[in-house]
Amino acid sequence: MLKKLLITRPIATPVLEQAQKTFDVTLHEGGALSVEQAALALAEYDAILPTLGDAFTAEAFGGDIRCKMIGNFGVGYNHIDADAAAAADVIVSNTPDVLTDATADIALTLLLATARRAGEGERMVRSGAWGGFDVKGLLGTHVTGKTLGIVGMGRIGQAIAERCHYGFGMKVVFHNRSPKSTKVAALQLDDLNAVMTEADFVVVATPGGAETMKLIDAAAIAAMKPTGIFINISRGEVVDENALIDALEKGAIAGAGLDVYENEPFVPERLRAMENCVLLPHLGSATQETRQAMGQMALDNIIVWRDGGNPPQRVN
Ligand SMILES: O=CC(=O)O
Repeated sequence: MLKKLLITRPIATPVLEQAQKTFDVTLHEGGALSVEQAALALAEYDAILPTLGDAFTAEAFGGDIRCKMIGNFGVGYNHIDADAAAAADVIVSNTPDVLTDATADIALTLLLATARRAGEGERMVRSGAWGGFDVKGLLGTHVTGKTLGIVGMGRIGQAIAERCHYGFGMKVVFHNRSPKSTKVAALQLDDLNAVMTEADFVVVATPGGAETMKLIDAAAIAAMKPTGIFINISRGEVVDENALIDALEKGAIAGAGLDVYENEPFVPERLRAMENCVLLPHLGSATQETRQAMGQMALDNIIVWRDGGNPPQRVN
């Protein structure tokens, strides 16, 4: 008998077809799973391939559990309580590495778009308000030679540092919980707020979850230069979103480029109203190649589990 696998979103067709040949697949097409739906899924399926937004909280693991394997689609798994899963004998895996380049590229997209006011310019052209080449219009800030501050120097942080250092001659300072040696010349500072103070551009690239919840608080934002630009490509919950909005409204910092939000897909109106913010809909890993590779990696981990092995990207 084939094992029962729930896939919670439509994934790349070749991966879905392989899954359908290997498992008794149910494809959930109704969007993110609520806690109740996650609990039902844990009771009904042998394995689950979920993603961001599916609420596998401690509460979801509180009832009857048939599931033995959750192969998460995504490197971040803060939507899954991995400790509660382990206590319930459920293995959790994720999809690191395959999305490093795509996510670093989105950080660069936001960095350049905020520095060079590309969002404002694009809106001006589309609205028909552009009056021609303007010597003093929409002047942004230079990126080349500036200082980049990275919060969280994991795989993605390092890929961002390399792009900025080799591509734009930027000086790199960073904060990381543990000591980190990097391929690119970069200075680790123990004090988070020292990174915030020194950087012209701050990029947040930490994992989400309890340990980094609101790591970037009002004091950290207040430490930034008034000309500083803040970029977040990690998880919205790492930042005190209200404090960030207050700082932007007061002009305490110059701009923000965000790919993630505290309560996705909700994006506060105050943020949407600001011209100096570039706002993307969580596109970090959104290339065809990357999303297919993520699906494949999630499925491969589930297949290893089905065959009695230890999934290579196991996180709990
Ligand atoms: O944000 C996307 C991911 O964690 O893979």
